[in-house]
Amino acid sequence: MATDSWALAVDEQEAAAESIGSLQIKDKPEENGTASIEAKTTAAAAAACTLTTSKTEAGEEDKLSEEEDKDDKAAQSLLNKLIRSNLVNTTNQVEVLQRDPNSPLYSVKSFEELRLKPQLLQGVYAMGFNRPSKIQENALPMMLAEPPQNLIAQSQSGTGKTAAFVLAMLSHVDPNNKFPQCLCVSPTYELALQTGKVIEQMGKYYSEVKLVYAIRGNKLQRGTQLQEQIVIGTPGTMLDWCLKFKFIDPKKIKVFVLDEADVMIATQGHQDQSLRIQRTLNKQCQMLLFSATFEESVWNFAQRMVPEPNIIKLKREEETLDTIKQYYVLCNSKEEKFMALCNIYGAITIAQAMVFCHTRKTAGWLAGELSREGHQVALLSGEMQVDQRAAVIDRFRDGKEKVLVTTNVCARGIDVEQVSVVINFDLPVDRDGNPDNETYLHRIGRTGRFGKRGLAINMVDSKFSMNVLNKIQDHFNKKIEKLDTDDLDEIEKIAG
Ligand SMILES: Nc1ncnc2c1ncn2[C@@H]1O[C@H](COP(=O)(O)OP(=O)(O)OP(=O)(O)O)[C@@H](O)[C@H]1O
Repeated sequence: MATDSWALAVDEQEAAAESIGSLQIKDKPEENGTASIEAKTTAAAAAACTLTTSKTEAGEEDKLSEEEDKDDKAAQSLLNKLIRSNLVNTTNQVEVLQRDPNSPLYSVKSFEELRLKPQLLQGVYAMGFNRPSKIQENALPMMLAEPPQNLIAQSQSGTGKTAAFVLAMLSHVDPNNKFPQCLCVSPTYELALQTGKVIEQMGKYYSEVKLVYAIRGNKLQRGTQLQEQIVIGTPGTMLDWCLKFKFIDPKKIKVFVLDEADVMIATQGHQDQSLRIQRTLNKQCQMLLFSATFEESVWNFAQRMVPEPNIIKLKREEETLDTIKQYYVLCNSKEEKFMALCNIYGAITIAQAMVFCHTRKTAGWLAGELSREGHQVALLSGEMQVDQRAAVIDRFRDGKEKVLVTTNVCARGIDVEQVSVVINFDLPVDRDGNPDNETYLHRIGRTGRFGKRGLAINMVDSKFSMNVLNKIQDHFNKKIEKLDTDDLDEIEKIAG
């Protein structure tokens, strides 16, 4: 087995600033961190500070592809079942403000109708996708139109935004041109890797297209002229690669994607860096901006980033998914909250759960208590280095731990399908103690991914936190029901 590796010397400052997500790079040997989309894979050799990618031998590849075929079929049949049993949410209402509402491009009902390249269609179906989600159905025709159209798009967590813009990028690149043509900026190191993985999966049958990660730790030699068509990374490194090192010629970029705009502006410096990258691009470059939430500050940023946009926006009451049932539990102390959590675990079968705490101290305490109760617990918090965090998320994704206890650092972006319950052990508040609605939405959005059902349970332990809960409820105009965790029958009912 041939193995190349490159060390990720990410400093702690970056670790604190750049949170979240998954680290599962599946690709072939890398030169300077370059990943080829076609290749089969091995992942991050997690616990150590090294990201290792390796190529499998031919025999192993056959075995892998047989296994993948089996997985693909299983995924497709599961999805069909879900659609038949109406568990897949196909009824999200989106408010579409198009510049050309009469455009025939608008009504697309299947991936075929999007006229995707055959290689991409193959990739989409291999991922087990049968039909486009609402955001994909609405956004893709605009993104694939000629001449290119700009887009600002909002859709609920876990509804397929990433897949939408990945398809747009893969559709626009010309594989014969060996230079960067698409830039995708993600707010965090882990999210960049997670999106990169989607590009690799979707582009599996489009092997001429290559991808490179502009993330800290991926050091290129001065004078390098990148040959990869897609560059994905975090704003600081991307800006350096465009302006300081000139690895990328910004004038040749055809598509610029800014993902998770709300998370982006929450990190100091990222807003400015993104704008600086945007200014280096040609006027004709297509600008695409995605976010799950659009507070005023996000809108202002979006409008500065994206000129003459098409806009897909949700109404406020549509921001929370109906498939995620929301409850609150009254307690008097953190010990009581812990007992309530144990009661919930005693009453319902939980595939995997994420528990959010306000401080590292509470998270550490809770993880210890849960382990003592015999739960397989992982702890994730901001002081860990990015590679350690990625390793923890990887293990959780693989089901090695069933409960992930975390602080806000992990609230956004992580895509783990099996998470069926999210617990707000502490409700999200900002520095001034005001309800943090955006974080609430991102947290509960870790369950109920792509039409699955999910439970969000909020622990309320004071008048103050009751007030926070009421304000969150009013903000989204969605009732959060009371749950008595001493009544096992009642808990069982909510899971039914
Ligand atoms: N058309 C589709 N059919 C089936 N599954 C899909 C489809 N599109 C996306 N998915 C799956 O749904 C899950 C959520 O998708 P994705 O991560 O793209 O959502 P998102 O809107 O970007 O979420 P977030 O706002 O949390 O980042 C992923 O596991 C993805 O593979």
